Amino acid sequence: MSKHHPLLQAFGALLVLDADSRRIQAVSSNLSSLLNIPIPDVRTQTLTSVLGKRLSQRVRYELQGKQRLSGPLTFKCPTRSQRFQLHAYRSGMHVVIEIEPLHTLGKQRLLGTVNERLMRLAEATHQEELLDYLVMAVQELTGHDRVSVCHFDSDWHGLIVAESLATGSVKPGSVSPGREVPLGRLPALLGQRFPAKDFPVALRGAYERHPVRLIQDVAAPCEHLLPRGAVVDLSDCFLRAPAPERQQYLQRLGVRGALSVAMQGDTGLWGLLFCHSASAYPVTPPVRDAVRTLVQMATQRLLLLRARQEARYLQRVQDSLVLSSNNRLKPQSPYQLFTEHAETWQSLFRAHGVALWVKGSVYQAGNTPKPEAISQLVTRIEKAHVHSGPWCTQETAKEPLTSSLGMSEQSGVLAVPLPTDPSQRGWLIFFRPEQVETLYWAMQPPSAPLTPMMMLPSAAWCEEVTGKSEAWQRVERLAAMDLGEDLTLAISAYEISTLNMHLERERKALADANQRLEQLAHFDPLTQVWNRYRIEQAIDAELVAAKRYGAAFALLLFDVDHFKQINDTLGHSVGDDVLISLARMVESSLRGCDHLGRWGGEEFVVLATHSSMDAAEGLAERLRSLVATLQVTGLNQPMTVSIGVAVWQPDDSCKTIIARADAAMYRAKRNGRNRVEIAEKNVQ
Ligand SMILES: Nc1nc2c(ncn2[C@@H]2O[C@H](COP(=O)(O)OP(=O)(O)OP(=O)(O)O)[C@@H](O)[C@H]2O)c(=O)[nH]1
Repeated sequence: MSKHHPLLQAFGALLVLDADSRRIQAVSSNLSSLLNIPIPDVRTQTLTSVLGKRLSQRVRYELQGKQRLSGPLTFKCPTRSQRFQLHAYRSGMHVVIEIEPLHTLGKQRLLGTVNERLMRLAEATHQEELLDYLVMAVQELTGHDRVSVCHFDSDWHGLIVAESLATGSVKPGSVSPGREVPLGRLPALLGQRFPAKDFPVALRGAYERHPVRLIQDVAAPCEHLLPRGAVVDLSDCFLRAPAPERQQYLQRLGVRGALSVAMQGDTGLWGLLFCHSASAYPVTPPVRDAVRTLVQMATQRLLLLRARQEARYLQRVQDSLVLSSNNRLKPQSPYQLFTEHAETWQSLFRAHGVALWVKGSVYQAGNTPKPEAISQLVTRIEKAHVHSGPWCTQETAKEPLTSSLGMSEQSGVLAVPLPTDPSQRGWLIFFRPEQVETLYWAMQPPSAPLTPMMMLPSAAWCEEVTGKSEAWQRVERLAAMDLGEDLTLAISAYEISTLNMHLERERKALADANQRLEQLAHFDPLTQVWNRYRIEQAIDAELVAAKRYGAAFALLLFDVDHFKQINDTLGHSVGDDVLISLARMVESSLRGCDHLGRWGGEEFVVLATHSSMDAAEGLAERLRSLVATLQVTGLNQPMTVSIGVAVWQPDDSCKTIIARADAAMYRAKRNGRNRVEIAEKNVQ
């Protein structure tokens, strides 16, 4: 409808005033007859001269600083014993006043009826029950031939989800007692669809701004504004005449009287309530307002019921989450997670199959495509769908990403990314089968050409929709996100625990290797006493301490006598045993602060800390006689050692003190073996 459409429906009259609500700028051509007052020259009139002083003042007072009156005003026309209802609002630089005749008859009863209906609506626990009751209550209230609720899907196609048809001439609660309702004059529309093009954006926008639209008679001649040519925006006006295309549309539907009320959802129009009559059908302002109240209440209740249902569903999904279950302390592998939860996930997401793709491994349950197809799908989605939300389709055969993947048994796919590893996300994928659906289009379907047959309002077109699965609901996609996040955390927890296990194993292996290395670096592999490198380190440390604190120490270098003979006669392994037994015996007889090391071959060194010459000689003698008592299996002769003893001198180095001990030891050999010799202070 044009913004400045000057035509008005004749069931009320209209006044256009200046911004001060004083001077009249235009009136509808029927104002004079409706109020029964002569209005000779519109331009010379004021609001006071038409509505009287008191009412005009009240309108001005209540409209001060406001866009519209907070509620309708009623007044009695002085020239007729008729009551009227008045609406006033600002439109641009004008104030518009709409006046409708009021039938107070039955008002009390109407209030009671509406209250009772409101209470029943507030008690409804299911959407169907609520909408069935709403259409029935509205039908009883207005008496229209057909009252229907049309719900919009995500493509703005409308589906008639509830309907009440007139079944009797006069019903209890009807506000039009005695009026004969023409039965069966309009066909039932329940279950039928209206294409989105029947509800263009402009029409939906108009419903969002002005939820109530009353057309008492589509075919009635229209009133116009006087003086002709007045330019006023009447798009907010109850009385504005329907646009020609709307008129034609209603006529094609066989509708002559119509009242429609928007059902405003939280994210746009949820739907519309239509009251249709095959003949012209007056609706009084109180009834119209009552219908609006009922629809508003029902819509609120509907949203509440839906929110509750969604909350219950989300709670069920929450309860199924891995991390909220008892297993959260024990990380599970993706395979374990999948086998444990796949069945629950399928039922929560009404899927006939589910697959989990993690790092190239595919786990499947129920009816799913082949693993190769799933892997290919993942590669394609990964490329095409970079954001973090789920990806879904209802029509795999038509969707470019899936059409060539051979998913004949899966029409619906909902894929949830699992960013366990940002470079290669995992995917949880649900599959739904085809759901063949028969759509009944009330007029012609959006795709089909218009045929003459379709012009008949009663002929519903039947269209079979194939290749589509049930739609993935918004709440299901939200729940899928929750599940995806949970699964990502669970899989990451498992990966971290596996990594930790590997790390712990490797740490232990490293510690063992270090220990082995330390053993090799510092110990003689045969006798397990310190090796030459380690004993030299110890001598160096002792030299430093001796120099700093003057703490003398002694070095005993000893060599097994005639060891070659033992080897030659009894074999090397007995020789080895002798060396092992000797080292063990000597080591166990030393003080804790003394150390034994193998110097090489059958030569050993004892580092005796805090030792004087006498003490060192005494130790050497003790060791010499102890060794003579050593028993080794296979050795049937006593074994002896020759020992050279050197005590630290202030100018000693490791090399010199060893050399002195060595010289003493060779002296002991020369002097007959099995004896102790003390080193000279200086070695030449
Ligand atoms: N079984 C065994 N023999 C070793 C080992 N290291 C050195 N020998 C042997 O020890 C023998 C040392 O012989 P010699 O240096 O001639 O000295 P000896 O026979 O003990 O004679 P004196 O020292 O003069 O009493 C050699 O035959 C070496 O091969 C070892 O780890 N195991």
